[in-house]
Amino acid sequence: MAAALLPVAEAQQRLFARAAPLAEEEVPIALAAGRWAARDILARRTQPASALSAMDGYAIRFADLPGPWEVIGESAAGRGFAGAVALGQAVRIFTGAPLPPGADTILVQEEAAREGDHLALAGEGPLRLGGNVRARGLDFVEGDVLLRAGARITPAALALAALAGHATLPVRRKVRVALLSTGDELVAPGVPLEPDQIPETNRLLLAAMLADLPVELIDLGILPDRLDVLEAAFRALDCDLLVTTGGASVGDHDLVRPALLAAGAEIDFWKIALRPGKPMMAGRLGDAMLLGLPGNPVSVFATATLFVRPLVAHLAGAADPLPRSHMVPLGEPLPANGPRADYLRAELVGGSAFAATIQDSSMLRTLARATCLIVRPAGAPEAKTGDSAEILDIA
Ligand SMILES: Nc1nc2c(c(=O)[nH]1)N[C@H]1C(S)=C(S)[C@@H](COP(=O)(O)OP(=O)(O)OC[C@H]3O[C@@H](n4cnc5c(N)ncnc54)[C@H](O)[C@@H]3O)O[C@H]1N2
Ligand code: MOO
Repeated sequence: MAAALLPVAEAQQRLFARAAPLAEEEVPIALAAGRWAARDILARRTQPASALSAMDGYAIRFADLPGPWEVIGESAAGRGFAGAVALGQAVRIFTGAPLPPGADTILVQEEAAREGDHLALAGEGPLRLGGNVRARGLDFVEGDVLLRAGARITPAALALAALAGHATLPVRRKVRVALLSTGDELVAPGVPLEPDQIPETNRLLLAAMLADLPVELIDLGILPDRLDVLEAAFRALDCDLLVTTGGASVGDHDLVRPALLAAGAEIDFWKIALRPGKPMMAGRLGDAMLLGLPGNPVSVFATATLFVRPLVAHLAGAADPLPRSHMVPLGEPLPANGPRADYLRAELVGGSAFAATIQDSSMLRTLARATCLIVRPAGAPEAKTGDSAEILDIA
């Protein structure tokens, strides 16, 4: 009697519960892009540190409108005006330059007429006190929490942290991910093929799918369907996460599980209520987490989307490691689903999702065309055109 298949969400939570995020390290800020913050990141300074002009023009006192004014000096970014602005006075000012004491508003130069030191209004002028001025602390104030622990260090977050006075950032160390393919039929892409051989694609696919994550890849190559060879490779393992592909099912040549067990691994679970990707296994071998993915390339894509990438993100300290989904209308009806959650290769056309007609887990052409996966929960009833469906964007 077959064991019950594990629901996807439960499998994800079990994976996260099995492994704590990796150790913290402080890295130069330029190297922190794409990592996750290991601690809350606080502002070490106030931005702007003083009121600045948002435009090129003249710093004036709002109360002096409609002018005229005497121009008494200049304030440029990096070189503020030393004095103060008094009744009837103005200071030539440029974008990003400090607002001189006494001034409170910027008259943009397009609305000003200047002759020598004489300045007159030549347009509508600023409509409110503080117009075109960036107040002190507009962006943030010293001590503000700018990024929570577990937040991704996006390009914008990186620039923000630098502006907030950080030269280094606390992150989790990179995840050392070992990739290994199994199968006697597999040869490196481009190598002339004997009958019954095919080009190996799963490591390439996985490496590309991990390229935006903080990983150090360890390529363990293609191994044959031999218990002793696989076991020896597993015993010699030195990584945080081992990802194998192929040999995960129940055939006589599906040796990953027995080889892992022989090498001393604990298998936490095997077989998910998922299509494609059912035979995935997860466990631990010494200090390493392991994910044994099925061999079919589309199963690799699905399990990498749902488990490998999220586990890498979790190990790298992500508070929110799961892929983001959103709802779109279906472009066509879909039949009722069976007991496995189905991730259908689909295209978005005019905002609606259309599933490919043939959903075979070997078909890379269909996968390469797809721009999203439609999530069909286990046991979902028939769906009509226009019904709302959850999708994961993949392109
Ligand atoms: N009797 C049963 N048979 C199968 C079951 C089952 O439950 N009972 N499950 C099926 C499902 S679902 C899947 S998925 C596959 C997965 O099997 P394996 O993980 O053992 O995968 P392999 O047999 O090694 O390979 C499957 C397929 O993929 C090709 N492959 C494998 N590795 C690569 C690679 N690195 N690059 C490119 N292509 C690869 C391989 O040549 C096979 O064609 O099992 C079903 N069977
Ligand atoms: O679940 Mo398998 O991954 O469909 O082909």
